[in-house]
Amino acid sequence: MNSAAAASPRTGTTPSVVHVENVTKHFGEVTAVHDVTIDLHREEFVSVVGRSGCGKSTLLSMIAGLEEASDGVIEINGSPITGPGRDRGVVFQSATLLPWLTVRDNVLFALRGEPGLDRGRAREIADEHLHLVGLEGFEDKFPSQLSGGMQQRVALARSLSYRPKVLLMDEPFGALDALTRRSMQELLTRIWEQHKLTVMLITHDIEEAVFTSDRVVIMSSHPGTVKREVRIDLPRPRGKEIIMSDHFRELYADILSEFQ
Ligand SMILES: Nc1ncnc2c1ncn2[C@@H]1O[C@H](COP(=O)(O)OP(=O)(O)OP(=O)(O)O)[C@@H](O)[C@H]1O
Repeated sequence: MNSAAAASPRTGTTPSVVHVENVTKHFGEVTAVHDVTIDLHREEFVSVVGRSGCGKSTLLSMIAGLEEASDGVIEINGSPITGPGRDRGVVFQSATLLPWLTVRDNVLFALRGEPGLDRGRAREIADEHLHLVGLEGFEDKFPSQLSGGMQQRVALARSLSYRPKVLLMDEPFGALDALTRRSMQELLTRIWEQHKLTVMLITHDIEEAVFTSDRVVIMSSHPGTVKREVRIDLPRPRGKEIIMSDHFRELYADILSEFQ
């Protein structure tokens, strides 16, 4: 069956964009991911939490097409994932910017080779996305002139600039201080609310997962597998005050209890 065409069994509303079914990944003797089944539905924000080493990054890398599954099915819009593609944007913990290029040129570098895109239009798109992430006025700076949070904003703009269907993020704010991290979470949810992307966010931070997500997938270790999924039925748009609400704290405690 073409999973992209099927209505979600979980939500009954939006179809799956990414379908992961019974996926296992071995690295030699190590089973990093065991028999994982997950769907990312259209315009859904899903976080994956779990202890270090439970296979979160491996799962994301397989969806990104950077690692091949040992067993199982991974599809995007019903087609098997065979490698990286522009239908998926990936943001890692480190911004991985090219230090010899300006902020704008880092985004333009990602847009090179886009069919039918001339230099002028590419520059407009780069600047639109830099403004979207709050970097208006920083287009001509070099990465070394930016803070860590600003570098992650460039990485986000770069990934969004070619309009991927799915944004895959692996601990994107993990190296940032608490306040910068909070403002990046707010920025990300605002962009998601406006642009209705499909997002998978890997995080160690349960509060970040509850704040940003529609659904939190909890993985357990040895071997890495899905333990439970928790639907986050908090209203949107979400401002920072929601963190103090009783329901937020209940959801947080519920997820935390899976780690005790
Ligand atoms: N390229 C690799 N070669 C060998 N083993 C690997 C490789 N990548 C991951 N592993 C192993 O697979 C398991 C899962 O690793 P993975 O990085 O996916 O976990 P994780 O949940 O993302 O961890 P963390 O939260 O610390 O980033 C670990 O035991 C890890 O050592």
